[in-house]
Amino acid sequence: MNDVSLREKSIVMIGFMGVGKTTIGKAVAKRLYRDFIDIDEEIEKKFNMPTSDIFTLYGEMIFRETEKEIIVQSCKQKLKIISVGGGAFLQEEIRNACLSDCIVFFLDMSWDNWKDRISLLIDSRPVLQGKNIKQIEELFNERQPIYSEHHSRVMTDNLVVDEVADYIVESLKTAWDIYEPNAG
Ligand SMILES: Nc1ncnc2c1ncn2[C@@H]1O[C@H](COP(=O)(O)OP(=O)(O)O)[C@@H](O)[C@H]1O
Ligand SMILES: O=C(O)C1=C[C@@H](OP(=O)(O)O)[C@@H](O)[C@H](O)C1
Ligand SMILES: [Mg+2]
Repeated sequence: MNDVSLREKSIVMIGFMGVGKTTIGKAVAKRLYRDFIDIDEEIEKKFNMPTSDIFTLYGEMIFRETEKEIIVQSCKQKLKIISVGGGAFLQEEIRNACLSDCIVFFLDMSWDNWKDRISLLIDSRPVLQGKNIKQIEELFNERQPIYSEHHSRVMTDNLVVDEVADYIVESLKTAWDIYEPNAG
């Protein structure tokens, strides 16, 4: 992928579940006229069932293996906007593929803001099910170090989806103009 220009590199959204990777990824794709790939949606298409059922019927290990295969393949494509699941960066192979082939945006959020979103997520995120709020907070804190490997970070607290997407597009355009001034 070393021959791919910065402007052509795919953009990857990372961050804890529910921060808005899918929603904001779609909004960024629309603004940049690029195709959007949601890795969870690709996994669900492959198994033809929702993520919760994949966890129940096949187990988390099979989900993680499939997640890795699809992400490594997707990262090889140019000009995509890719949203990965919140647990994807637990795997070193995924981190390496995303960081070497693509531009990685970390969508950050404070626990105080995130905890108000939990009711929107609980039914569709098997990793949250059966945990009390204290255990979810622990998971939130435990996961933060895996997101520290990124190229750019956006603090999304109190921002609506359009504001986050606009910020990401502006910062990309600035970086493209600085590093490839004559390309576009
Ligand atoms: N900036 C935001 N402000 C308010 N709600 C948001 C924001 N971003 C996402 N949401 C909502 O939070 C929920 C989770 O968003 P989603 O894009 O699925 O997150 P992720 O892909 O990171 O798990 C959705 O109901 C979405 O509408
Ligand atoms: O954090 C995780 O372990 C997971 C996050 C989910 O994606 P989102 O981050 O898009 O919710 C999905 O991949 C699966 O439920 C596991
Ligand atoms: Mg998502």
